Amino acid sequence: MGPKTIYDKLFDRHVAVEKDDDRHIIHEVSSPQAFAGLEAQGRSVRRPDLTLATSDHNVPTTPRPRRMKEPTARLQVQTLERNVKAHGIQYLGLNSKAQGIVHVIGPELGFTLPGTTLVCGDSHTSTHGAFGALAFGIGTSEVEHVLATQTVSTSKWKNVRVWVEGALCNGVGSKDLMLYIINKIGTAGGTGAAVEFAGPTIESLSMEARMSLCNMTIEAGARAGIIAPDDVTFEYIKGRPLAPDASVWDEAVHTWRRLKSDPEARFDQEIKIDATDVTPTVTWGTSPEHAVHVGGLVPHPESFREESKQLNCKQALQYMGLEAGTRMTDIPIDKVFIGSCTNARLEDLRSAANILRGRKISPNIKAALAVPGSGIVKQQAESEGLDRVFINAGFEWREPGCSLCIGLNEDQLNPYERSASTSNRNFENRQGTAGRTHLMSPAMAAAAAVQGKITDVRDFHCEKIEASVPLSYPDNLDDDSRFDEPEESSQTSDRVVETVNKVFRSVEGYVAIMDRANVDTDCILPKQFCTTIVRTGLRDGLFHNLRWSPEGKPEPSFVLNQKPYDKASVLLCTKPNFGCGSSREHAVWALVDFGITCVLAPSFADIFFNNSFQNGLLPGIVNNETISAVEIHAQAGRKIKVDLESQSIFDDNGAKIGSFEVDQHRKQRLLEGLDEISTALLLENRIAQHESQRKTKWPWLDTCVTTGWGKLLGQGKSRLPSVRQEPELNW
Ligand SMILES: CC(C)[C@H](C(=O)O)[C@@H](O)C(=O)O
Ligand code: SF4
Repeated sequence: MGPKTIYDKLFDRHVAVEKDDDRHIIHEVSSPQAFAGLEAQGRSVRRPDLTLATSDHNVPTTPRPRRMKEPTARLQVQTLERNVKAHGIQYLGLNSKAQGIVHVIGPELGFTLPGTTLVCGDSHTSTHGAFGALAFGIGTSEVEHVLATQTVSTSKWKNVRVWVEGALCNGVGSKDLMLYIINKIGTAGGTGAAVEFAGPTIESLSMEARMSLCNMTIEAGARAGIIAPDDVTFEYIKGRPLAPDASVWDEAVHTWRRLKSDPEARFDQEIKIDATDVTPTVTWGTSPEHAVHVGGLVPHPESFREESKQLNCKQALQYMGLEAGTRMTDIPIDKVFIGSCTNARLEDLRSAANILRGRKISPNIKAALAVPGSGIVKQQAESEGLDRVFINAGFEWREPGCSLCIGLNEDQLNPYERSASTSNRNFENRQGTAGRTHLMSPAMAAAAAVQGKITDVRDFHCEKIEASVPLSYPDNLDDDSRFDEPEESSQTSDRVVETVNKVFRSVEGYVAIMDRANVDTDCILPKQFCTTIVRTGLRDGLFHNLRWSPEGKPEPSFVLNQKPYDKASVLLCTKPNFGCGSSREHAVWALVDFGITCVLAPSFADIFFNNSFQNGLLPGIVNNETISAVEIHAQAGRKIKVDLESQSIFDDNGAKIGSFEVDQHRKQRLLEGLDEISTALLLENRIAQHESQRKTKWPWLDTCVTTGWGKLLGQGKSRLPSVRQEPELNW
């Protein structure tokens, strides 16, 4: 046994049959089809006690209405409520004061712990890695797998370490650091890897800053971000409602302290960052890697060496309505959003409030939203008077939820509006059709609100006011009064059994070409189509914003609107990193629903790649030679045949024109259409044995959740410990 990285250790301690899972968080968008699948097979949730649910993505952030207006979003929330009730899962719904964004509530309740595995049908699950947990986003099929088996099937990833040294300058925070890192390594830089953040700078960061950093590792394409737990971590966790209590605390900390990479451990890649080089950083384009120093200029396409990046830059400038060479600080802003799972925690709100105190937002700003990440964050911010600071400056102070980060509710950008946003994705149409997003830190967004344009926060003089009020926990956590009773609806098919085709052997048909790098899942299927509880009916949503004009007319220049490609069954993406961003399996369902069962590309983002195999869609990895050969046939409107068994591509005369790569294990699964859940369930004895061993080894793991909820729900007033003062333990 040689030296190991923290990721190796986390991986090894969780291998049961495939990979056991300690914690599972679910939300309304990625879980309905998973529960429907489970029920269709007559299966139950294996560990409801280790599952936590909330509604966050599509909920209104205006004062909570009794009834959500938008019917499909309402049905999603109602479906989750029905499912949690049926399976006995703890749910923080719209009426709960502890409701909030999945990645905010997990850590703040102490549900997220070092050494655990934690999964969620959401790409930003990487956030929880800040605690030394192995936390990663999964698709809906995998959510079903976890619900049924409390295991998840995963291969071993690469080890990458980002080592950060030097002090961050005034006005620079972990958001700037992460945008800087993504700009350096690119949105595919971490593909297939667990990225460990280490070094003196990381050790000096607060837990909230560490969470923002790990949150955005998915934007660098990584499967997970990890930070070794230390005293900062333990102090944050101690006394949280679902954390180990005093009787097992020392034992837990003793175990957690060993969770770090051995000094001699080898990494597949090491990246060194000097934190003193990092300045306030802002994005100019449509990918998180399109980031630049706030004092910099919008880049020229020619400044990129690679041809795919030049093209990407041109497309981004056009979408963003920006001229190369424009000073970043000359870019006017229409709307400001301080929120999301990246930057809607207390420290984020405090740092924005420090800028806003005694100032007003510019009259140019059409709307400025402050959306706390959870009810607990909101209540604490209010007790510190931060709500007054935001409101006096001209901000709207909202209820918790994902809000303008994804625009699944009414919080959206109108076409061509430009936002200063503390969220994590600046993809085309992300915050609203034709909306333009500039990502930045909370302090920078506040400064942009005041100036009405992108501004260097360091030009602002402000007094940093430290929080003095201890964190308090809301009364009446129990969410007994459910949001609304499910009603009869046209989309009642959560009861309908949808058969998922898991088999792929070969496909014959026309090939549509896409000439874009980093095609994200927001582009493949925009968010408005994700408020569904079924897997079908998504074909019209496929590439919606490229395919249809704002008036709903087909865009004649888009390939899927041209004959014969409107009948394409293969998509050839000539540039890398297809399917990056969100974990929405809806993107794969939309492709399949359209009739595309094979995507060929030089590389794929990991979660999309996994989701494809779950739905009988082949993601074939092709080299330049094969791309050119397939392109010729595609352009000539000739059919090709993609054959999985031989990993070959043939023309319409049966002559081989290329080949593709595919992992052998997954290939077999596709050829046979294996139901992985049944296979895993056959190993019940091993799963049970592993669970019982774990109980003996880490006695706090399961019990702290059960007793924690028991205490919380049975107890009237409880208090969260202060992160700055001695924790109070009277929950
Ligand atoms: C809806 C959900 C599946 C998605 C994700 O995985 O990230 C969302 O949170 C997002 O940010 O796009
Ligand atoms: S990225 Fe946005 S939409 Fe996704 S979980 Fe975070 S806040 Fe919600």
